[in-house]
Amino acid sequence: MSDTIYALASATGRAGVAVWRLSGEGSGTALAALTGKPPPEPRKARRVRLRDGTGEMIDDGLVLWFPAPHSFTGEDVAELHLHGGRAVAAALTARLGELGLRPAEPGEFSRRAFLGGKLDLTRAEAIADLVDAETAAQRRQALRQLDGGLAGLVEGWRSRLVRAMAHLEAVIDFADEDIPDTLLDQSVGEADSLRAEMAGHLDERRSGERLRDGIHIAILGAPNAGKSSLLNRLAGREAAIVSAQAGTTRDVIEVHLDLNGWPVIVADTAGLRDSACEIESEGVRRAEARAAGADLKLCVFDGALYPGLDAATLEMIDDATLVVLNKRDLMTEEVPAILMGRPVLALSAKAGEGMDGLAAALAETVERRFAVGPAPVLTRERHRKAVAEAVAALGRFDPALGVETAAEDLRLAARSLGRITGRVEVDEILDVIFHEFCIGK
Ligand SMILES: Nc1nc2c(ncn2[C@@H]2O[C@H](COP(=O)(O)OP(=O)(O)OP(=O)(O)O)[C@@H](O)[C@H]2O)c(=O)[nH]1
Ligand SMILES: [K+]
Ligand SMILES: [Mg+2]
Repeated sequence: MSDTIYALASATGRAGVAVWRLSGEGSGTALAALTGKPPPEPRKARRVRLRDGTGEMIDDGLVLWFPAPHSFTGEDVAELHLHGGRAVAAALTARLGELGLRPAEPGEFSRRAFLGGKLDLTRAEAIADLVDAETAAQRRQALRQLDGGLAGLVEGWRSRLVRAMAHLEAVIDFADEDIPDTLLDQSVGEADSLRAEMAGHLDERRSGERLRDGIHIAILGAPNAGKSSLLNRLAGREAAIVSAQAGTTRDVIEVHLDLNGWPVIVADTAGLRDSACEIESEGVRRAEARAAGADLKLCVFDGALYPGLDAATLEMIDDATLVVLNKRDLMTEEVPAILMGRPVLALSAKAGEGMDGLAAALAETVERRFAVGPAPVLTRERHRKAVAEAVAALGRFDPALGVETAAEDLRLAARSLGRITGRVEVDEILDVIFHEFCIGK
């Protein structure tokens, strides 16, 4: 018998209502001991008084009873809706301890749900993502995954692989039996199309992961171009120090924004220049590292110096760059429409002019580059690695080089995919053989 665990399911601290969850075989006994009554009718709230071991009242609240297997974890689960006060929590946890329950480890309810076959790993991850979701787009993505979008996609691929494996195994194991010759061709065709489909999901921009973790935008430019002024405008607060002294910013300063539902992390960086100062040089090194790891770059030029353009900043421009010409208020020249083949956003960070245009351009760029359609996407590095492994295994697949090795490649591909949902490999191949071909006794 596994431990019976409990945890506060709602956030800690004072609250009108706090929800406690109990899971395990001892939940029903604990509930009865707390309430002095047998557990209520399943899934129906009942108002009760909860008491400690001496009969003193702990609280007056609602309890719900979810007997196994129809619960979140698949075990007996009880839910207590009590007042969210520290003294109530202290009295309840003391009593639960006396009754032999222990506090749950982080993620233990979901872990039990997974082990109990209630959730696959992608759905368990989706719960964590939904709890962490800060923007609407993140919430939608987590809900799609929780709904089984990703699990369905991966399981669909895997069951096709298992079928292809079964066809090959049939060729190997039952060579003397009556098996159609076309089986080998079928498995080759299926492996090819599966590989193409899976490779199509290995989106190099990692949109699903970006949406989960946030899109990294680096602000880059020469000292005094107005990078920190721009960051502060985007943040709507004085996040970074602004001064007329070149080389003000050294450390990378991050600001988290919600850009039309997209989680965005904007980083202000040190002005790019060769400096004799050790600290400033380190700042420039960090700026360059940020530039290299950024999903998008904002290259900022000092409009007061235009048509002069900083060479180090020009070098940073690529197709993931938005070009900003700052200090428009000081410009004497006409604003160019295009620089280095990129459209120019002219603005004044100091005066706050042209910021709407920048916000719109950023939102549009993020939407265009990272948009996640209704189709399920890979949302974690672990998913992407597993699919990449499966694609690699299918890339090696060639029955002409030996049916046994080819079968092994399919098996490796299926195992990689199985790791995504956490599905344990059972002997499904024989199942397919026996069910589809009726071979064997
Ligand atoms: N006139 C004008 N001045 C600006 C504008 N934006 C920034 N400045 C001024 O330019 C100077 C430098 O601004 P910062 O934001 O510190 O520039 P920075 O690029 O972060 O500079 P470093 O951190 O030193 O690399 C400050 O005096 C700002 O007030 C602008 O749009 N117009
Ligand atoms: K400065
Ligand atoms: Mg700065």
